[in-house]
Amino acid sequence: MLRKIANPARLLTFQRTMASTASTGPLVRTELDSQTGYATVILNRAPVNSLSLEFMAEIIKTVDELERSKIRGMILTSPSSKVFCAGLDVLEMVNPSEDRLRSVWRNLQDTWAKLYGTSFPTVALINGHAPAGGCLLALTCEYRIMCSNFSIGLNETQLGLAVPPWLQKTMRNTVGSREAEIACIKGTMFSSEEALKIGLVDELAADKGEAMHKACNYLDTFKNMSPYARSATKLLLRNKKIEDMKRAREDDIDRVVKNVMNSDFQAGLAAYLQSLKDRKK
Ligand SMILES: CCCCCCCC/C=C\C=C\CC(=O)SCCNC(=O)CCNC(=O)[C@H](O)C(C)(C)COP(=O)(O)OP(=O)(O)OC[C@H]1O[C@@H](n2cnc3c(N)ncnc32)[C@H](O)[C@@H]1OP(=O)(O)O
Repeated sequence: MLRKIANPARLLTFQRTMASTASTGPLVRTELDSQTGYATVILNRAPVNSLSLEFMAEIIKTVDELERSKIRGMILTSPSSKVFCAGLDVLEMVNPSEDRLRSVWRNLQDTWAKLYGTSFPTVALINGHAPAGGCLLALTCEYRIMCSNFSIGLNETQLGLAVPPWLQKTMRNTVGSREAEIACIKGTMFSSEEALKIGLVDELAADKGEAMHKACNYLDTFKNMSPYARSATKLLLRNKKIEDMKRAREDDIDRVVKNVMNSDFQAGLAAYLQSLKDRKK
């Protein structure tokens, strides 16, 4: 459940409707507490918040809007009780047109860059599983609080995909070189407790209420600090990685196109999709 806000009149909800969504309501909901200046960004693409082209465009637009609104902090979460984000929408990879695949990948790069380079502090409230692109979203945030009994990790290699350099670097920056190297190569999915142990997440919480409380505590640590000094320091730490990604982005997209258009990859993907369905039987 989302944190209760003392005065509902303070709750401003930005809502946008998007075409081609299976979710009810907008793909991304933002609730702004005008007392604290903290925005809760709720990823809302049922059933598992998989990242389609349009969903990522909406996340990017939301962050742009929050930058303009001069918020004091952002908490990124999901309304689901089981899934934070299931990663890229695997259907985007099934025999895609090359143009769409390029756009999907470009939007994933931009989603990462936009969230990674926010001027305001960010917390991922990981209240469910976070494989692959779900882990990527969490890694863009400054601080991660994860509810118990879920899994998180960059499992791309398990799916036949290479982890791109900019994402490897983000993982390295978070858990250190050795852990990142092994985790990326093996495609390890970590339990919440294991993730805490290697520093992939910063704190655990028993439930979403406790996680929200901890997220606000993290954001409160900046309450009396100059937003300018804070964000300038963050961007000095992070901008080079964003610029590096942008410089190499066309090569990155070419590599993904080659990877995904390959017939062996497509055969593996078909088997993977079947295995997702079989798990339910
Ligand atoms: C564009 C090209 C890129 C490639 C370049 C490589 C670069 C690498 C960098 C980043 C790459 C990211 C790649 C990815 O993110 S790939 C996606 C990886 N994600 C997964 O493998 C997650 C698969 N899903 C699950 O493990 C589970 O669904 C889980 C998230 C644990 C939730 O389990 P549960 O609550 O039991 O829900 P269901 O499994 O029943 O799922 C409900 C329905 O949702 C469908 N589903 C699940 N995941 C996805 C997904 N990622 N995309 C699309 N659809 C998904 C699932 O099939 C169910 O559908 P249905 O009800 O119709 O059967």
